[in-house]
Amino acid sequence: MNGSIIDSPAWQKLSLLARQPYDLTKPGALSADNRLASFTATSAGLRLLFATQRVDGQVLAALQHLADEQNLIGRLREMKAGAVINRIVGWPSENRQVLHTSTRDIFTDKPAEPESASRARRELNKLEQFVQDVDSGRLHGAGGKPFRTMINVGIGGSDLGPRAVHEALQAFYREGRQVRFIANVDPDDAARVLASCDLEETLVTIVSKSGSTLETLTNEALVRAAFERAGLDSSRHFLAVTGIGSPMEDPQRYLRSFSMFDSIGGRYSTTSMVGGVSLGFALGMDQLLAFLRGAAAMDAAAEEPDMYRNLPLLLALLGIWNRNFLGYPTLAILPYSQALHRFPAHLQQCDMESNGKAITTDGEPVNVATGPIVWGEPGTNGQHAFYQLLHQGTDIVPVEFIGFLQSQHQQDLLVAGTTSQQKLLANLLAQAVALACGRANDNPNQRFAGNRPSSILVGERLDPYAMGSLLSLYEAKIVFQGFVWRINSFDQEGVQLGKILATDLLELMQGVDRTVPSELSQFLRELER
Ligand SMILES: O=P(O)(O)OC[C@H]1O[C@H](O)[C@H](O)[C@@H](O)[C@@H]1O
Repeated sequence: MNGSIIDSPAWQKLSLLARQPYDLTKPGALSADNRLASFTATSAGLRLLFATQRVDGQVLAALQHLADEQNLIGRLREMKAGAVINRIVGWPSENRQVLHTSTRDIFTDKPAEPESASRARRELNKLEQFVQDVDSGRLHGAGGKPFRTMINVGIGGSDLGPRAVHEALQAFYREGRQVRFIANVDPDDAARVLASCDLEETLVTIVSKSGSTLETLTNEALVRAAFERAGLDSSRHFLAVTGIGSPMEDPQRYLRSFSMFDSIGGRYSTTSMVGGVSLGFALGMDQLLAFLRGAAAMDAAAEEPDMYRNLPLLLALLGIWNRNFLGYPTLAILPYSQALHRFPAHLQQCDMESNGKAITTDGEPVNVATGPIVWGEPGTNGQHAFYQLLHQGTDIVPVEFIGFLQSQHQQDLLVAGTTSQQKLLANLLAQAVALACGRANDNPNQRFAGNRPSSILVGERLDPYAMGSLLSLYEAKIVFQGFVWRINSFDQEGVQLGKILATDLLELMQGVDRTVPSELSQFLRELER
């Protein structure tokens, strides 16, 4: 890949087209030329309605051309086959493969990277045995009680993705099972969870790829102390999910240990044992496999060259259009599904830790804007919180709505002539149209400028398959965008400096006699004054 992306013919064409983007506010803008029906695409059970984006046929053709000329599909296939793409040429870097898709590439006899796929299958077999041992009572609490609760102790990718999926799929939990999460080093996070658990029937899964994360090791010690205080041998209640060779690889301390691998980044690890152990415990293996099947189906769709058959590619390209050509710095992910209330938080890590970069894979400064600021909350709640800014603020925020035609629990009621699910979906559609079309008014304070772009991702019902499909969709979208920006979406050097300075402060607090940056010691004195 040579030269800068801005020199590419497709990029040049898009720059020209961006001078006069499609006007969503003109009369009939959404219904012209069968737009609402033709600006839709489907992959792996999910459908994208994107007529409310500021695109037309020419822009879409140029976006497809960008994907083709940048060989995005080819580069994704190389990634899945094991290319070492987590690297910065000419500088020390992780130099790793990127193989998170192999954790669900287990339903074919021709996986893209056979060795990694067989490792994934081995871990799943281990997990299946573990779940059977718990279900049968062969494994039980030190006091003899069956295990009914699991506490996941981890942070970042060892918490956000698993937590988002658990919150999304609680409706599918097995009878009597519950999973709780401890992530923050704030002692109240652990205290709150521990107070709600009967430790005699509780498993604790310590999740850390590196096996050295301060918050996770601290919380492990804190939770183990709670078990000891309760007179319970913690080694009979604790599981480990960690990288090969990590400090946590110690069979004496854990009832079972599951492996994850360097080629799987933390923020892309939900379909590995990082999410698998707690999901297998809570959902059972059949539903965990349905989750993996959904992810595998979207992984396959992500290899389709035609963006109308490839939702991850299409969503990635629409995001490039809004970010790089219409110039919008943020992106709101607004799920009209309360069960997805932690999904935006997972995407904050997956997107912003992947694409919050300013150096290309050649070690040169980028010359285009890269990852957007990702945020979001469920609708309809957000409508009563921040939609004022979305409609009438000075900054335009592109929106990705997510909705489902059916509720999970199927407990609904006709009130004033409509069901709650109908009310939910009516609000979703109304918001997309209001943002796009706006509304004129002589009263400037009641005027809606419109031309605020959005897409709507819709599925039948949020079940494990759909959740897997949705998770994979966004992982691939983020990867495609990083390919276009020619950055390394798979390392995270930006989180290191804060950790180093925190370690300096902790040593100061312990009275360790060492030189630290004077501003740190002055700041600490000020804080403790
Ligand atoms: O799983 P661990 O090794 O404990 O790492 C947990 C988290 O630590 C850091 O914050 C990294 O930036 C994240 O990508 C990672 O998920």
